[in-house]
Amino acid sequence: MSEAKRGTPLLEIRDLKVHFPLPRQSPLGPRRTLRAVDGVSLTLNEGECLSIVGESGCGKSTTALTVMGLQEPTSGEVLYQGKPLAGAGAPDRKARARIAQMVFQDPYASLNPRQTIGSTLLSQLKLHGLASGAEAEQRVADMLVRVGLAADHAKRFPHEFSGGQRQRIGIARALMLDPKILVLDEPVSALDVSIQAQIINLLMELQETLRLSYIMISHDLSVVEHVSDRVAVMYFGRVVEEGDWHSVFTRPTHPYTRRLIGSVPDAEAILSGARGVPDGAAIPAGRRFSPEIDTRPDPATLPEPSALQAIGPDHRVRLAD
Ligand SMILES: Nc1ncnc2c1ncn2[C@@H]1O[C@H](COP(=O)(O)OP(=O)(O)OP(=O)(O)O)[C@@H](O)[C@H]1O
Repeated sequence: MSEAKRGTPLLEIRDLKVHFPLPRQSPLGPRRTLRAVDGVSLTLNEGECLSIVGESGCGKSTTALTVMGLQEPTSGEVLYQGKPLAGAGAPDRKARARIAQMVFQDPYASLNPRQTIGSTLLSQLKLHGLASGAEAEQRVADMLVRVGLAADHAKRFPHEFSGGQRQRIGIARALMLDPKILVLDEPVSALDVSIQAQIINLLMELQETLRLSYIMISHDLSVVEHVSDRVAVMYFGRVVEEGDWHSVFTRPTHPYTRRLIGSVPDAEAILSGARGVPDGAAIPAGRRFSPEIDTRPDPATLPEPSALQAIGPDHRVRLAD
């Protein structure tokens, strides 16, 4: 992304740790903890998309859930506009819901099958006392149109929609409270490739018009390439490399980032620098990161996380470990 587009820091994650106690019978021995997130520091700037990538179990979701207030941090800070968003001093659930919302991989699983789409969206407004009666119904209708559906879809039930339409509903629901941040957890991985492009373009258009900031979790290089401004590579709970996506992906420096990109067939051909997807085009399929999964190191032998070192204008890497 150009320097000109980059906004001011909106969300700052500082030295975040989320450690889970391991069961007594764990191979790592009793009284050990699993360091799901282990000293993560990241900044999300206003209006940008920061993608978090890394193999399964590296701590992407735990980081995202902590930002959403759905997971208590062991230590560290998550600050929104300089004030706590998670952990001690965080606002209550309702206030947080108006700052950050989540879009899930499988919207169907998170939609109540017995509720019409209209009442699902209305319940958000009612719960927060934001609108009622005809005004609330109008806001629901406007939102459905905004995400590419029709106002009268409000009367239908989740099973009456296709996968892509359901994801549009998931996005509509996330936007009802006018949040500033969306956490996108693999937002298109459950969709056909032809539909993926439409949802990606919708997300990018909404980002621009509503000045949203995104944190996206993805296992797909093509998706990350099309949507991200910046990228963070996580490995066993730590960020090993982060910065401008183009710099990180075309000059991967940490051995793990190299492995991750090396695991995608034709990665070099994909890294064209294009943002968005032309209408009617599909996101190339089969571009998922698929590194061999490493064995989690024994936390007792891990050194404390070292600081990232700048190797470019917006490119930092962990050199020591
Ligand atoms: N509530 C929990 N209790 C114990 N361990 C947990 C808990 N939540 C996550 N973990 C563990 O923390 C580690 C990180 O999990 P996390 O879901 O954050 O990884 P991830 O990178 O999002 O993986 P994936 O890509 O598969 O979703 C994993 O080893 C996971 O088993």
